[in-house]
Amino acid sequence: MPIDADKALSAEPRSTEIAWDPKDVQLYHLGIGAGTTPPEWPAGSSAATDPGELRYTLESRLHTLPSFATVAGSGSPFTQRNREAEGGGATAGGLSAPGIEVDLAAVLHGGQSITLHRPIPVHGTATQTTRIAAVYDKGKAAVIVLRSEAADADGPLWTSDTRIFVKGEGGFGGERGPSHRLELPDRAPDHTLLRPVREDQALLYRLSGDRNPLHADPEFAALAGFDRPILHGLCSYGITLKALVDTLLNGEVARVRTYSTRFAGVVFPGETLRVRAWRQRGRIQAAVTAVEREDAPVLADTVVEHH
Ligand SMILES: CCCCCCC[C@@H](O)CC(=O)SCCNC(=O)CCNC(=O)[C@H](O)C(C)(C)COP(=O)(O)OP(=O)(O)OC[C@H]1O[C@@H](n2cnc3c(N)ncnc32)[C@H](O)[C@@H]1OP(=O)(O)O
Repeated sequence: MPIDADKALSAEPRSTEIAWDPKDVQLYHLGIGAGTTPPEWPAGSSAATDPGELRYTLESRLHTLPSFATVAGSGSPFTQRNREAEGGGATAGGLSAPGIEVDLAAVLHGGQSITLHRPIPVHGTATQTTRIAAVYDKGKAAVIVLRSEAADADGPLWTSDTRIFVKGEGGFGGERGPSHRLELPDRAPDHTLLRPVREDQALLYRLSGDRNPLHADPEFAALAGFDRPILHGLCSYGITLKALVDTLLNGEVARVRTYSTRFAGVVFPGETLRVRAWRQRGRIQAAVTAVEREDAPVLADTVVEHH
């Protein structure tokens, strides 16, 4: 069904009550590789017992990596139809919202940004309000921008923008939207970090909420045009933020003000991410590539602004 941008943009925002506890935070951290010893650490050191790393895994010392905001709630205006449960097979899932009815196999995560208004507590309840903020017509594809705002009794917690790239759904006559690309600094990176992605990373990550079969079911992945399931974009997003916070911000999660990226290429579980990072005044710019595929782009236009 063609996208009706006017209808989508004028739809009422949807509010949901969300809640999380330390177990959700720990599971999310494990889903993005916490507890795994990074290759650049000195021989003999172990992430399973390192005091800094235990802040991601042990409830008595727990802090929350800000990218947890992307899994803390499910306040999307989309209803994810699960036709598998209705006996329709993995072929027929979709995303529906007023003015939007798209096939799940055509959906890729295009980009993500979050703004933290204050640190995310390890235990919380909040109201998350989500609306469709923009719908762009890229000719061969549509880009849908979801804006979510979460607040608790003490005020705003975070604002996030999710950009969804829908293959084959362009041509509905909408605005083309922005096409900004961020150049990399013209100098060697200040840090280069390798982050191996476990073979079962997507299977673990999906337990934090995104059960899209694209990341787990080989038959569905084939329908979407992939040889095998691909990693969640938000898993690469979390792995990268953790690497940057641990290495450049002394593990201090509360220093992150904003974090944004564009998903420039897929990752297959079992591959290694190469994270290159440049320190700038009050910000870090990064680029992420897949080592085993000649450094094919994974994350582009990636910036962390920090205190
Ligand atoms: C309910 C909540 C729903 C949440 C949805 C998410 C659910 C998740 O489970 C799904 C996932 O995690 S999928 C995995 C993560 N994402 C990916 O792996 C995508 C990787 N990127 C690609 O494959 C290509 O860059 C690709 C395919 C994205 C684009 O490549 P091309 O087709 O070659 O595009 P190109 O010709 O370069 O550009 C065409 C126009 O599109 C714009 N554009 C490109 N990449 C974009 C991106 N990532 N996000 C937004 N816009 C993008 C370009 O700017 C261009 O437009 P213009 O000509 O106006 O500049």
